[in-house]
Amino acid sequence: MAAGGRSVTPPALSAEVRVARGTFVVDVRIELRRGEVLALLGPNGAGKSTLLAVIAGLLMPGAGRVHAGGRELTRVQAGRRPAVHVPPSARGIGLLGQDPQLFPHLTALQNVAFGPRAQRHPMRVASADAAAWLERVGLAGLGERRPAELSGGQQRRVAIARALAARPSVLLLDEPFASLDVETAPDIRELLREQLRSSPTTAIVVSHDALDAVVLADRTAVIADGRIVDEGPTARVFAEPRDLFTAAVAGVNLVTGSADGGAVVAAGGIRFTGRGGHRDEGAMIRISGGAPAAAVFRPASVVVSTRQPEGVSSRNVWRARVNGMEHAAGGIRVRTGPLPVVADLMPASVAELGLAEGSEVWLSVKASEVSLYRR
Ligand SMILES: Nc1ncnc2c1ncn2[C@@H]1O[C@H](COP(=O)(O)OP(=O)(O)OP(=O)(O)O)[C@@H](O)[C@H]1O
Repeated sequence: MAAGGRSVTPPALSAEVRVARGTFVVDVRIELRRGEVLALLGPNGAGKSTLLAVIAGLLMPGAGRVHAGGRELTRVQAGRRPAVHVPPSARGIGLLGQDPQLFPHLTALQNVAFGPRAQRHPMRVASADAAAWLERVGLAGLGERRPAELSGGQQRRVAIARALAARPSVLLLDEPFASLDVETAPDIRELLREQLRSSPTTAIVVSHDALDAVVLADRTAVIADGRIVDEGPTARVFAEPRDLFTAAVAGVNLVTGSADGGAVVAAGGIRFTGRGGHRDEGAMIRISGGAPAAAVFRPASVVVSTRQPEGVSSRNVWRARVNGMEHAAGGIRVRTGPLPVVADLMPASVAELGLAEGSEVWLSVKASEVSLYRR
């Protein structure tokens, strides 16, 4: 009972996990409400799959506990034998791993019908259900093929259909769109969104892609080096990224520093003025005394010049060096340092400025295009 006498709904899924893999340690705690979708983003090797493996019961943590649907599934104290360990097949948790892991001897239809059959639906009903799922994932007519007769992307779609057809109360999806081509991925992403929205399924979607989080998830957690470094409503996480990885996947520049008189002072004494963040548009951050703060702005807002810009008091201006260039949507992304900032330019501008790796440049960004916030 909560204070005030109202009962508190327990989370549909909670996990508190500490697990070492060699010298790497994952130490995280997560909670999801019933029907909630959490995006778990993070760079390669951050510990995302490890966390899913513990929740699914495939990996025993060194210490921790996992609860789902009111049941205790894992409980182990450091240095002790596990007190509780429900085997993966009895957890009611669906895991769609990076490898589709279809049953090789079963047809696509039989693979998808496996979940409904295991739930004792009659063969006829399970097959009709499986055929409908295969149609939804764009594989109508391929139900009789075995996995070896399907492409990697088609196998992935069968695996998605199989995961959804089993209607698990908790679904763990490890990079579900990774091996799908760019034409198929949006359709399958949309299908997954509809299914997750219209069902009480609680889900974790592991991804490197901001689009997956934005389309699918109410909440986003960012994991780096085995720890959750940011967590919150998906819109907030991308509007106010707290670490460089999140900023990069959100497609924005993040400059961290300390607050000073309504501005953010970054390394090298570079001063950023801007708007006070999305919650109080227009207001400067009224923090001083060196509190940690950050400035966020889009790569397309950064103006690159070879001479010092003049008459730009409303702009933040600093000197930089071009560290590299790469393709970006509709143009060229110029990476600069020592303050890590990227600028998106049209190819003609890059040519006109004569930019190359090592070029010394001036960067500027209008204060009205910079958001400042506390960290
Ligand atoms: N079986 C293993 N034995 C030892 N170390 C492992 C094992 N599996 C994973 N690791 C290490 O644990 C760390 C976390 O791996 P994990 O697969 O959880 O990361 P991830 O965030 O899912 O990465 P990716 O995005 O590349 O899939 C990595 O440093 C990895 O090298």
